[in-house]
Amino acid sequence: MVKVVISGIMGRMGRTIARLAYEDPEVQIAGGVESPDCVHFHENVKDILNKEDVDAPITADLSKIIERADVIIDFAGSTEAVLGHVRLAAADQNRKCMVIGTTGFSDEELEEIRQLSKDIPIVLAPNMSIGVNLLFKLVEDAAKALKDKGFDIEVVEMHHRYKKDSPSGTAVKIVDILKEATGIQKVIYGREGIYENGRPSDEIAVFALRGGDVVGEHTVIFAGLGERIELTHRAGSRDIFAKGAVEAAKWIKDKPPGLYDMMDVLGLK
Ligand SMILES: NC(=O)C1=CN([C@@H]2O[C@H](COP(=O)(O)OP(=O)(O)OC[C@H]3O[C@@H](n4cnc5c(N)ncnc54)[C@H](OP(=O)(O)O)[C@@H]3O)[C@@H](O)[C@H]2O)C=CC1
Ligand SMILES: O=C(O)C1=N[C@H](C(=O)O)C[C@H](O)C1
Repeated sequence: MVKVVISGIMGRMGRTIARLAYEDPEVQIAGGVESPDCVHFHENVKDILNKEDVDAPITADLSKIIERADVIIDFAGSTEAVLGHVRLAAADQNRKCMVIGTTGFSDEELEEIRQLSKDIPIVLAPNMSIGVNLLFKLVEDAAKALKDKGFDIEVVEMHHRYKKDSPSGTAVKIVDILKEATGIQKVIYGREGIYENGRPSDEIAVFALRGGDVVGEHTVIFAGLGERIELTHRAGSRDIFAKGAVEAAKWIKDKPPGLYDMMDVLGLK
């Protein structure tokens, strides 16, 4: 049995994770964390799930309930808040595991998470679905196979109108994979203006579309002269991410300190 505290519990992902965690016999929901603005709406996860057999207090201050948890699953809508939670989890008196799904971290924030993972096990992944983690592998294989063969690379993602960060964390990771596989280092975000000599081959272009209720879509296009390959993942439900987060919490419970990702959890490495 793994006891989880879910941070960002009243958000789109937090509620979905709570529902799937409740349904999993190997998981016990021990508490929830919310923003100070939101926390007064519900005092207990039982009110969110409408289940009398849940007893899991919701607070804006993780330190008040951290001792109840084995693992903190963090999908808070603030990277500063998540970083604060990682510091608390890594403190000597706590040493709790973390599963982090929040995206949009700065390089400095990521470096601090990397340092703190020397003390506690952390799964950090911008996308916890099986399909997208397989897409990462397919993109790497395609990019290596097509390197220096005259294919232009474009990345397109689309998400719902409420998403804060652009491009998505998944697109950022795809770009990292493409840079490593191809050696191309120049990345442009959107496009406007004139190419006197046509599109340069030594750049990767990224387009972030936002609108409506799109759960999440990512396409990597390899466009050559006379042929085009497109690798696409479309999320139809947030359950795919939440399921991954719950699996990651079960997986990380007994792992040694270190920084892990979903490819580790899914055995895709
Ligand atoms: N890794 C993955 O597989 C996936 C990652 N994501 C990422 O997860 C994050 C959340 O997405 P989503 O659920 O759609 O966003 P939501 O805005 O629906 O939820 C975020 C929640 O976090 C709350 N929050 C804000 N500050 C704090 C705090 N200090 N402590 C605890 N909770 C806080 C927000 O409250 P308030 O509204 O009051 O600010 C809100 O309820 C995003 O970064 C998104 O990109 C999303 C899907 C999949
Ligand atoms: O905010 C979202 O909704 C999503 N965010 C993640 C990201 O930024 O990649 C994953 C997923 O695409 C949904």
